[in-house]
Amino acid sequence: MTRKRLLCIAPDELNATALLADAMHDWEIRSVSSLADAGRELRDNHRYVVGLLMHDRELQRPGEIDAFLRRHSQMQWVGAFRSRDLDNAACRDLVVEHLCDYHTFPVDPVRMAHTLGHAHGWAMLRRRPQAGLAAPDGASPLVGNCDAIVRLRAQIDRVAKVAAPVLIWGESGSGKELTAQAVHAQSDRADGPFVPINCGAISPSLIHSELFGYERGAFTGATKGKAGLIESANGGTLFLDEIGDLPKDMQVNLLRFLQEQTISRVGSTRSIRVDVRVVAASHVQLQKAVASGAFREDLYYRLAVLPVTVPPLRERRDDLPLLAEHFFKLYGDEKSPRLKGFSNRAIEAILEHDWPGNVRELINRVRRALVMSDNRLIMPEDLGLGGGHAQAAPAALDDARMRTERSALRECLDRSGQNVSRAARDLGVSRTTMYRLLSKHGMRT
Ligand SMILES: Nc1ncnc2c1ncn2[C@@H]1O[C@H](COP(=O)(O)OP(=O)(O)OP(=O)(O)O)[C@@H](O)[C@H]1O
Repeated sequence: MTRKRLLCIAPDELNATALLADAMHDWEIRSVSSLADAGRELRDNHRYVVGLLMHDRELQRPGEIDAFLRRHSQMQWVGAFRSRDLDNAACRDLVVEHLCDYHTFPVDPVRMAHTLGHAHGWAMLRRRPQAGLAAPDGASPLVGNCDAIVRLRAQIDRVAKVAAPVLIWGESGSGKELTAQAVHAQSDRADGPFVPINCGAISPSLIHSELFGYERGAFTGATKGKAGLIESANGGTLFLDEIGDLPKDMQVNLLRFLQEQTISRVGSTRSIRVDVRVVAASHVQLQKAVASGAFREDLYYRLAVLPVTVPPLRERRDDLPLLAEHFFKLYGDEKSPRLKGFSNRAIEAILEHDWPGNVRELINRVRRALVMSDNRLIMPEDLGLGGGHAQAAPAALDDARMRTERSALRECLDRSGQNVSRAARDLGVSRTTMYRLLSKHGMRT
């Protein structure tokens, strides 16, 4: 059986290895006396999952320990302190933020062995891949393994190989732009530019010159000519998001461009040949816009040569835990090092929620939980999914929570004379969490 490994950071005179050896036969203990040595040991040896920090206040400054533990937050850390060290707020912050447990001197080796064994069990549980959480396909930016995503990836593979226009349909936040990027990245234009345009975000008076460019003197203020977005996508892919919002007169121009592959800048009659592949996207069913006369039928058929549908997140429920973990890691810099993952209740709440805002909503909720959570595991409330109300009106609940949080922060800071430590104590959060909350709300003291 492989022995468990413990990295112990303790002053030499404590002789930590001798202290613990009798009670920890099944462990290999490596003791170092400085954070620098510990850092080197962890860099050279990735098999440690548990660390023991025997704090000597004279030895290191809390700020350095904080930075060190932050860098190694994937491990489980246990501490041993003198009781009087814990009178110090900075030391208490270290315990709350980084440690899964602590003892006070004199250390009882048997109890410490038990604590470290428990920490090791936790660490191994976290390392074990969760059922159904296979790694995402490395070639695709789309995380997910459910049937709907596998089908979408297969569609992307097929359409990427040809040059015809693609029309992507999907609800808001479901991953249409990511799908367009994947089509571009897998096409033979991957080395060319990918130019995204949100047709609904450009004012109708500017859209013509933005798309097609203009010549010097074309209008007041045009002191020099400028290439438009279509020209700047030459050799690559033009992604026309929210194509349904394109004004009617621009639809004619776009159709002409798709037919002739040439453009004329505003203020010029000269035709410029442009080699661009068009990928368009819409969150509304364009056929309905065609039926109502808001969208040209001929343009629709030009764009929809290769239709691709991105399924809403509620139809990819099996991927929810994987996606949540993915964003937890992706935005991990924003979290407290103490935060290790999702509680079972949080995963249940994620699976039950309907995700009207799709993947973008999931990202927002996970990021918010990274900042909000004061526990070792994210709870449903941290995600704003605490109960039925959250499902009925997520945005309203979010707003209310933000407002309440802000006013509680303001009130406590005022009451404490802008003293962050005191305000944190009043609110029952650590100072680190307090600073995170202040930064989240853009508040300074
Ligand atoms: N399967 C996925 N794996 C990883 N990230 C994803 C996935 N789907 C979407 N995302 C991420 O979710 C966010 C929203 O995706 P995207 O912008 O592609 O959606 P959209 O459908 O184009 O949204 P909108 O309709 O609002 O323009 C982005 O940050 C994107 O990277």
